[in-house]
Amino acid sequence: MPVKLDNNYDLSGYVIILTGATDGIGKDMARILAGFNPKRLILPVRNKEKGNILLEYIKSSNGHAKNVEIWEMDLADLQSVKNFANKFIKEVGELHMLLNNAGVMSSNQVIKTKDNLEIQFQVNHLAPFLLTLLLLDTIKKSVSAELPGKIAFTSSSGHFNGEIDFDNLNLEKRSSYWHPIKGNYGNTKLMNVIVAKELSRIVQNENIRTYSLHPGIISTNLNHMNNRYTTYFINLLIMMFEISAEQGAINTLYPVLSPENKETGEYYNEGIKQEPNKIANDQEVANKLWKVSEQLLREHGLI
Ligand SMILES: NC(=O)c1ccc[n+]([C@@H]2O[C@H](COP(=O)([O-])OP(=O)(O)OC[C@H]3O[C@@H](n4cnc5c(N)ncnc54)[C@H](O)[C@@H]3O)[C@@H](O)[C@H]2O)c1
Repeated sequence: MPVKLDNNYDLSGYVIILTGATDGIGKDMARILAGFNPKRLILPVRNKEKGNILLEYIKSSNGHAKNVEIWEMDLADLQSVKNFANKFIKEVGELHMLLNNAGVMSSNQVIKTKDNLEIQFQVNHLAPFLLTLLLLDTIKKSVSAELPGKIAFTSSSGHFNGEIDFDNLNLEKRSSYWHPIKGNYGNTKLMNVIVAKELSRIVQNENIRTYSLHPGIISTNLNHMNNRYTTYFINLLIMMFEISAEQGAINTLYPVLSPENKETGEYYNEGIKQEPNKIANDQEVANKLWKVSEQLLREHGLI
């Protein structure tokens, strides 16, 4: 049975940031969240025009767009993430829910970002990690037992195929990049699970809960960078397991919004808690990933 959301969540005290809201699962997440009347729902997007279309979509779907704001941020540009965080801290200054949902999949080609990092490593892991670090103090001072903070990472069941090779985070050494799910996508989705878990340990005394989430298999734009072989494989998965984008959004929001769920640091498969890849339980890997990620951000002058 698919999980369901109650109709009566009260988000009126919540300032929320949701990334990746212009398309796919994020678009429905934004619409659903807006319907629960949050204090402010801030949607950072790359393309403001697409952001305005999103705003119209939310308005026409449920008429609840008055507290929804479109801001700009490109996760493939780390300075843009820092600029967004600085502006947010200055102009808003409170945050209760950070939903790191944006993601990319590039299984057949190595695409480098402006920061000269492999695109999946940056967009799926390093940039949301940076955003989370930059906003953590703001979250800490905004939350309370009555209004607990929530930090979520949209991961994937593809994380089960992931590994953490510290000598090849940027895919510089791999000679064959081709694999539908064993490439850096699965690795970076495993990083999401590790970061959510490690973060839960770091903020354990702070009224903040963390989550990593597999939404289900949904036909979205995610596949657009892949070649036709990978597309064929992914279409097969979609044919076998597809759920709607709306159900994907519900699966992603359910563990985060449900007041009865007091767990933190856990991985959820379509809304239900599941034991993740056992690499996610390796404290040494978690410590090293955290350190290496911070070091990279330091080298880029961002923290
Ligand atoms: N679709 C699936 O079957 C599936 C399965 C498991 C996990 N996921 C995860 O769900 C999340 C959402 O994916 P989706 O399926 O909705 O894909 P999608 O491609 O339809 O949407 C991705 C969103 O991320 C945004 N994004 C991409 N690059 C960005 C950048 N550089 N800066 C800012 N935003 C950027 C896009 O604009 C878009 O809004 C991803 O993290 C993905 O890994 C999807």
